[in-house]
Amino acid sequence: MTKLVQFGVIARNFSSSSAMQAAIKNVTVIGGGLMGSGIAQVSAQAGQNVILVDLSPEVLAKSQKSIGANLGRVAKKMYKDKPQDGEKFVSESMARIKTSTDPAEAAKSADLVVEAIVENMSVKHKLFSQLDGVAPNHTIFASNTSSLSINEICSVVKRKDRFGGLHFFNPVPVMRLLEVVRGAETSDATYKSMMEWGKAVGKTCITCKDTPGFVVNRLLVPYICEAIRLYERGDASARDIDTAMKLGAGYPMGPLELADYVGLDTNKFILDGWHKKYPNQPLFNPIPLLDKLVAEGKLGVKAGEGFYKYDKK
Ligand SMILES: CCCCCCCCCCCCCC(=O)CC(=O)SCCNC(=O)CCNC(=O)[C@H](O)C(C)(C)COP(=O)(O)OP(=O)(O)OC[C@H]1O[C@@H](n2cnc3c(N)ncnc32)[C@H](O)[C@@H]1OP(=O)(O)O
Ligand SMILES: NC(=O)C1=CN([C@@H]2O[C@H](COP(=O)(O)OP(=O)(O)OC[C@H]3O[C@@H](n4cnc5c(N)ncnc54)[C@H](O)[C@@H]3O)[C@@H](O)[C@H]2O)C=CC1
Repeated sequence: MTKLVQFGVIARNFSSSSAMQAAIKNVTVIGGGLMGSGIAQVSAQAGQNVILVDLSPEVLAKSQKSIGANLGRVAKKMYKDKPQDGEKFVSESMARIKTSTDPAEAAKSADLVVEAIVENMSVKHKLFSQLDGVAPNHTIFASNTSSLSINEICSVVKRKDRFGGLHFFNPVPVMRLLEVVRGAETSDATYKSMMEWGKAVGKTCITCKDTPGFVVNRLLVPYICEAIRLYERGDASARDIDTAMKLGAGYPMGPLELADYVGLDTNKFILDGWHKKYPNQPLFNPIPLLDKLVAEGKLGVKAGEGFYKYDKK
């Protein structure tokens, strides 16, 4: 069942693409990590011209490798009986992705910039104020932030009407949802373009106001926090907590597996930010065990260890 659904999602990512008809054809994705590489992949699969940007050439090399492998997984299912067509699909999609270590240069040819860099307001501000000065007038800016306010992120740019949130889910090629977030000044035209683009890259779009965590993370963060606290208190083992939520609630991953998958550093950025903003909300109080794991560099799957141990890729 799961497999069929996932195959369907991937097929839709490609076949419904119609990116050729969409107004947005040139996308610059800034941040080549977990999320940026997935956003670049689904955009290229849908026929968009993509520039993937990261400050680190090593990250870009790693991203290209993982995008190639993930496109291969997609092609294997889509072109099960036509391996040559599958190879063509992979090579044509890969050819649409250029890489760069210069965000300003890469923004100059963009219809849409999707930012997926570290979850830190001042770093995002620095990036967007730089880009606002160089990107063409028509370029729409979007942030993939998990937890920060879109209004606050866009406070540094002049084009507030051409700014919004495009919140993807991890792993991007598989997860079907895109949260499209309207800031206080997002224009109707920008909102419409973002919705159309989301559909063109194969996602089901929902709309949310600029509220903390939008829909999914407003529900997911307290859930994961409570799971960590349960484990920290010694009420149940990590494995049993995860098994309970998979078998008892039907979730594909348990909460601690999911926290490792998302990255414990990202989790901590979110929790610390919300605690600072809402100091009287006990759900967002710091979790000593999370702070300890992050301080030890145990950031989850990407670091080889978090709540669990993993083979390093
Ligand atoms: C810790 C502190 C707490 C404080 C605060 C906590 C905050 C936390 C909130 C979140 C923070 C930020 C996150 C965010 O903003 C929003 C999110 O993204 S939340 C995460 C949402 N994602 C999920 O919930 C994932 C749930 N898991 C799954 O759906 C599956 O487990 C998964 C698809 C990941 C893997 O499936 P599984 O069957 O286990 O493994 P397989 O490897 O066999 O994959 C299945 C299937 O899918 C294909 N596939 C997998 N990955 C990719 C890929 N990247 N590209 C292409 N294809 C992929 C794979 O090939 C398999 O296909 P088959 O045909 O079945 O072989
Ligand atoms: N990890 C997850 O499951 C999800 C994360 N997000 C959000 O997406 C964003 C990115 O998260 P991840 O991909 O997980 O992080 P990541 O740590 O995997 O990747 C971030 C990348 O941005 C690069 N970077 C940092 N500053 C930069 C700059 N100024 N210019 C260019 N590149 C820069 C870093 O080198 C790094 O490779 C965050 O805002 C996060 O909250 C959203 C949905 C899910």
